[in-house]
Amino acid sequence: MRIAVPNKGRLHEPTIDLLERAGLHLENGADRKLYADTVDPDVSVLFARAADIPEYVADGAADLGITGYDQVREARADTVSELLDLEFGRCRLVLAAPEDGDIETVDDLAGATVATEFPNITRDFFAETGVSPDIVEVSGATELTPHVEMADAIVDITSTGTTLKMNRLAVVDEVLSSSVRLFGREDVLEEPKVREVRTALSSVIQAEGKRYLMMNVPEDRLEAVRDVIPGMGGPTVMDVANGGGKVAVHAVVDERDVFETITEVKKAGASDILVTEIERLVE
Ligand SMILES: Nc1ncnc2c1ncn2[C@@H]1O[C@H](COP(=O)(O)OP(=O)(O)OP(=O)(O)O)[C@@H](O)[C@H]1O
Ligand SMILES: O=P(O)(O)OC[C@H]1O[C@H](OP(=O)(O)OP(=O)(O)O)[C@H](O)[C@@H]1O
Ligand SMILES: [Mg+2]
Repeated sequence: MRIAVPNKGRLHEPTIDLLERAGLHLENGADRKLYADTVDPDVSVLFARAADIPEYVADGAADLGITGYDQVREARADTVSELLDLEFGRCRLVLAAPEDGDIETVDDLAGATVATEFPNITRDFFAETGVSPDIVEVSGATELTPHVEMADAIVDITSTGTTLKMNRLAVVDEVLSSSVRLFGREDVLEEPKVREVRTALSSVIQAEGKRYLMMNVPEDRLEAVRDVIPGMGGPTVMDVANGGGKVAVHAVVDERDVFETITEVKKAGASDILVTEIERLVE
């Protein structure tokens, strides 16, 4: 089974990092090579451009792919299905025009020219609006095109908004919201190895917003502590050797609830409280 992953650009490192955290360690020099093995003899990795990955999966060069949802949509690879939102590489594709110009709504684009690296998505977007500007495909630095009279507006990626601002462009409309996805060719979705990979990646994402809490609790305070622990199922309660009437309580808690939970369990009688990160969580 082969997974296609971005070979460079901003998605390369976080993708490799996710595979590593999921236990799919890369072997045999992942550097500058087209392929790498993983610790699982049945899983290898193919490095490809983010934009080419959906095509590679659709054509069978790889079985699974990891790239932005924008790329999957742009490739119109209709024999692939999404398996998991990997929750990084979040960005929006927006229609943007010069701040001080006269394009304020989509309707102002009748007869205009729109430059983009995403002509298919852009065409689909305008097909729904009933306005049909000329679409010019560019392969980068799209934000410059309105300033060199190549285009009146652009459809491009934004996340922090810095690049648009630097180029004195304002958002006219949102076209698509994207994040990185795991997807696969439809004929491999039921394979056990595909499910294994999905579970491994999912376990990392599940664990990301969670913390593991451990504490000691006098037995007669156990109910009070149990009452204030939020989150997944009940806490695990264990005897402590020579605990002198104390038990150990372990629980998985949402990261955002940790601060309040510590205050509450302490009030309820817990002591020796430890908080740790969780690497993976398989439900
Ligand atoms: N500013 C951003 N914030 C968040 N995600 C982004 C941003 N820019 C791009 N992405 C996501 O990363 C994907 C790949 O972008 P990246 O810039 O790494 O590659 P690229 O420019 O297509 O690569 P190449 O260098 O091969 O041309 C995009 O399709 C999108 O899903
Ligand atoms: O809203 P912002 O945070 O400013 O991000 C938006 C920019 O990020 C991407 O470019 P990238 O940095 O990947 O450079 P590239 O043009 O070389 O792909 C995208 O093409 C935008 O230009
Ligand atoms: Mg880029």
